[in-house]
Amino acid sequence: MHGEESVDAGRAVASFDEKRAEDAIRELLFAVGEDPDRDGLRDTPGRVARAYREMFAGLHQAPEDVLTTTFDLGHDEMVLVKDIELFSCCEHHLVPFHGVAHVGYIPSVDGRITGLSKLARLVDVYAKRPQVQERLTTQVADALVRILQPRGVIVVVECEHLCMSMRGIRKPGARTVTSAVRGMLRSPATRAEAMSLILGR
Ligand SMILES: Nc1nc2c(ncn2[C@@H]2O[C@H](COP(=O)(O)OP(=O)(O)OP(=O)(O)O)[C@@H](O)[C@H]2O)c(=O)[nH]1
Ligand SMILES: [Zn+2]
Repeated sequence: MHGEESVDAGRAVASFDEKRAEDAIRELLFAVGEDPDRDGLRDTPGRVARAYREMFAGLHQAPEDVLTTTFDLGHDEMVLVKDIELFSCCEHHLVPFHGVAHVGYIPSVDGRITGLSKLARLVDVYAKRPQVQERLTTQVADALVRILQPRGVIVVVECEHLCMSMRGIRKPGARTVTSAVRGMLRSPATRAEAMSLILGR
């Protein structure tokens, strides 16, 4: 268990409450010493609420919603989509982290594959939630294992966390790399092949 169930179970608990989000942003503006009723800020709570609806849309989606299209192509070699740009939101500070994900898998014995764009959609399902990078990486890998039953999966995520760049320790440019490897891709030779494809930009 890698924590996915709890987050996925949580997604069904509540839908996005735009009015509540708007009230909270208005309250936050008061708390930081602003006047939410001044001209420039009047529409801000509504705008921010709508932005949050978009940024956290993944809370209300399941991987099964996006990994719908599968084909039996009989392809049994590695499929890798690399440099999938992602924007997520650090659950500790609610500021963005952004970077890329590389997602690869070796199809199931019967060659069941999915559309390439679905791998990028899957990354977004998990990125568009309050997250930590390790959990995002693990969830993408485990969803692929569960739904496509591939013989192997590799997910590598490289991100810059704005909570480390714009505040706190203030180290812009530091990149965090996380990986999750399942099945056949754990074997050194297959893993090395995947890593050389990922690193060969
Ligand atoms: N492992 C992990 N840590 C993260 C991630 N995003 C943010 N963090 C870290 O979460 C930690 C939270 O630490 P705290 O000491 O509770 O918070 P803080 O006082 O704001 O910490 P500083 O950022 O060091 O100022 C920080 O070290 C962040 O760098 C992530 O995706 N994975
Ligand atoms: Zn943070």
